[in-house]
This record gives sequence, C-alpha cells and structure tokens, in this order.
Amino acid sequence: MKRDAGELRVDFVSGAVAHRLRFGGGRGQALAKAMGLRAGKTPTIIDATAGLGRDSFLLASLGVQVTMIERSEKMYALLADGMDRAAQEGGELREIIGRMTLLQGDAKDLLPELSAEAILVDPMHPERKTSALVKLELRQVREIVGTDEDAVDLMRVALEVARNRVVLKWPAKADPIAGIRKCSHQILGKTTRYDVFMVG
Ligand SMILES: C[S@@+](CC[C@H](N)C(=O)[O-])C[C@H]1O[C@@H](n2cnc3c(N)ncnc32)[C@H](O)[C@@H]1O
Repeated sequence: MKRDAGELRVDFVSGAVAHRLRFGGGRGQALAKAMGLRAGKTPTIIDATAGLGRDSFLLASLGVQVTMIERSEKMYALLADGMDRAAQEGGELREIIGRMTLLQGDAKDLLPELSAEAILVDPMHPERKTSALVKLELRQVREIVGTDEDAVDLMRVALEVARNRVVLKWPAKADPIAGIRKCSHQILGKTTRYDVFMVG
C-alpha cells in the first residue's frame, strides 16, 4: 500500500532515531542520566507514556529492559508496527526491540500491577515547543492523542509504584506540575528538562 508523504509512522530503522543510535552520547545523555543509568548500573524502567517510542528505544539501545505503556489505540498500533519492522531488520535492531515490551492501556491502571526501579512520564504538554524536525511529528501525535490533562494523576500513581525514582520529562521553561511534591533535582537540556523525583 502506498504511503502518504505526511503520514505519521514510527521508524527506528532510518532517520533521527537511527542517527542517534549511531552517534548519540551513550549513558552520558540527559535521559540516561536522569533515569539512573551509570557504568555497571542498568535499572529496569517503565515508560508510562510510550508515544513514538523514541525514549524507550534509546534506553533499550543502552541495554535497559523497558516496559512501555500507551493508551491511544492508534499510537499503540503505529508503535507496534514500527517495532515489528525494526525487528525484521535483524542484528542489533532486533536485539534492541527484544528489550522493549509494549502494553496497551492507561498507565494509571496498569502501573500498580507492574514493578520497576524507574518510571518515565512524558505527557503531551499543551505549549510544547520543539525543533522544526520533531515539530511536525509532535503536531501529528497531538492530533491523535490531544493533550494529557491528567498528567498530575499519572505522576501520583507513578510516585506510589516506582522503587527508586520517577522522571518527568517536561518543556525546559514550563512551570512544574501543580499538585505534586517538589522534585529532588533537575537535568536541564535546551528545550527539555528532566525533573527527577527520588522515592523510597
Ligand atoms: C509526548 S508523547 C510521548 C513521547 C515519547 N516519550 C517518545 O519518546 O516518543 C505522550 C504519549 O503518552 C501517551 N499517554 C499519556 N498519558 C498516558 C497514560 N496515562 N497512559 C498511557 N499512555 C499515556 C499519549 O497517548 C501519547 O502518545
């Protein structure tokens, strides 16, 4: 079937994600540091907001076993398709996809049944600003899922369940989410910041 040029597709084989796999900064990257990866330490991770699977793929490429949760049926289907195609490439891609387990449902319901050292929460922020390249994709994701108004409830559940930490990925300049405790520390990027909540 011919694909529309502007159609949203999850692609781990070529493009930005594949480039990052080859030339990214390994465990020195902000996401990896925020999630608690160090030399000799590879935590189990739940990505409670899987989306296009970019963050999960990066973590899995660093050796992490990631459980991914996505509530939108459409996003789930796009992601499952992208994972299938990547696995069919064999080699390193198949190994990385083999560390990623995708679940469909609302993380607020599924998290209490699961167990992980670290949980990543990256909800769709209403005013999220991103680079031109990612912008089209994020706009397309927003068209499918809208904005995630229940982020505070998801954070509360995640904070109950995580054994070591919860990491909230949020626009660098946005206010913290009201209604949850202050984070333990922050890792700042140019457009994104990671608010790290240590637990336990
Ligand atoms: C900003 S995107 C995540 C992008 C992702 N971090 C990536 O690297 O591609 C947010 C996604 O989380 C999903 N989501 C938001 N709240 C959720 C929840 N409570 N349970 C499951 N999925 C959720 C949305 O449907 C959307 O696909």
